[in-house]
Amino acid sequence: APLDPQEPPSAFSKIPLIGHLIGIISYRTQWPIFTMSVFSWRIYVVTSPELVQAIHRNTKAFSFDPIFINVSQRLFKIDKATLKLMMPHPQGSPNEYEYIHSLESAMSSAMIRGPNLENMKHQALDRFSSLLENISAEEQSVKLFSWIGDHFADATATALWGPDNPISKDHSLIQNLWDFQADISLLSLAIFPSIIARKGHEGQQRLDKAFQNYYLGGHFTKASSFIQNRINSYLAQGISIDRIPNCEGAILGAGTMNSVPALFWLICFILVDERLHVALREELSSITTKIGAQTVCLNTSELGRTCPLFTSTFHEVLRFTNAEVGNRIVMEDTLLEGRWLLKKDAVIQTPSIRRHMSREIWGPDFATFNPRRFMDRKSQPKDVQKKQWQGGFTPFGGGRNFCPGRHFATAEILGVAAILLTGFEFTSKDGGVFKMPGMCKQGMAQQVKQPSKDVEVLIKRRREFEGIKWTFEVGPGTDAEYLAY
Ligand code: HEM
Repeated sequence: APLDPQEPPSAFSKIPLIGHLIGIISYRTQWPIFTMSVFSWRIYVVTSPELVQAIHRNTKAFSFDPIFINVSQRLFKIDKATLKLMMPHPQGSPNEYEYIHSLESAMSSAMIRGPNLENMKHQALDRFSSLLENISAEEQSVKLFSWIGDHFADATATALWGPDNPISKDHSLIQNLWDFQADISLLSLAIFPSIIARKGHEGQQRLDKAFQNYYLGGHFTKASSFIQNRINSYLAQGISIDRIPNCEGAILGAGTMNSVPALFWLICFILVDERLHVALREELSSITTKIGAQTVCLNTSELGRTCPLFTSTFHEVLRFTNAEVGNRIVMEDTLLEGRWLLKKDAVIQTPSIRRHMSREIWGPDFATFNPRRFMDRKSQPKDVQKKQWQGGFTPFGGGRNFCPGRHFATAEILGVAAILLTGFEFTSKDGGVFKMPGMCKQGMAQQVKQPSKDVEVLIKRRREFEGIKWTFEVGPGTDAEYLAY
């Protein structure tokens, strides 16, 4: 159908465009929002921070729920009774999408700042540091991305599902997780998954089986509140333990697929910049205390205050490497900000790259990696601060679907990076200076870009940390590290 004059102006394209391509096209227009017609579909691409905020605010008119249902149906084996619960209740009922919204609030309430979050932080850091026990002062070679990823997956599974989680018991499941993630776009087509995405399909099946055994065996008594709340949400809706939908692999995926590359890039951006590396070691030494001969305590409780450069470097890494696309469906014809008509059933995309890499928002050095950028934020004029924080920087999305794991991800990534930078040395395998690995454009299902290939490094424990046990203080965290202004 032709565009209504009130709809956002049209931008080319007859072919399906995904992920980074939409981001790139959005650079070619000065419009705050434009329309792309792809076959008979409409996609509205939003470029302005103000309109992104308006989209996030109006959770009734612009919803992720239909996408959630569609993807879940394709990706997971969900029994008929559960599917019925998941489907929207008749219009006009108090909560059309009760199943989804109950799960969402179960997750986000367990992840707000407080004792539950601190407990998860503790579990993750204790586990990650215990996995480093075999790294001695003798150099050994590792592939950095997969090395970080494997340890991180185990630590994250421990924090979420507790010490009896299936991943810590069987590390071969970690490769299954990576295979599943790599094939997730193909798998969500739901066409002969065992043929078109054999590895991913097998990976998903092994993960499903392992988590099924975990639930049936009742191993969740020491799981986090995040998992306990999810279980309670299922039970409250009449889904018994033996019928919990087989999407736990996807939850572990959500907990690792962005955090692992974010941690990897944080380490890389620090290793390539010797002065930054030295400055951060200095900063981190202020939160590192030796207790007796055998223990080192890392106080990660207020990193935004105690380690502002470290925190700022992490946020700049997110600005630089995050390419979240943000999808919503228009639920009813809606006039956005009294100006733009958005038609029912169209898709809305809010590519973060357009705003994270914007001259108007970040100034002339927008394309330079500046680890101090987020430290200097408060010295910026008020209107610049407003632009940057109100819709200009959205690595964790926003609105109803604002990433529930954002506090945990921040705490876990900063905590693990603090251990690695304080206690270990990383050098290039060939003995030269550490070179920045290439970055992939963007995966469909990921929000943080992956490296184009892994990098081999030599790792060794620093002499003064030989035979040391790490302990952690994990307080509530500060607004500065959690980007809560
Ligand atoms: C650096 C790490 C992470 C980044 C950049 C990230 C980013 C995001 C983004 C952009 C969204 C979509 C928001 C939207 O549509 O508006 C999202 C959703 C989600 N994230 Fe994260 N995330 C990270 C880590 C985590 C962790 C550690 C967990 C869990 C342990 C997690 C669990 C989830 C879940 C369950 C959703 C779906 C929420 C919903 O549909 O309501 N994420 N994340």
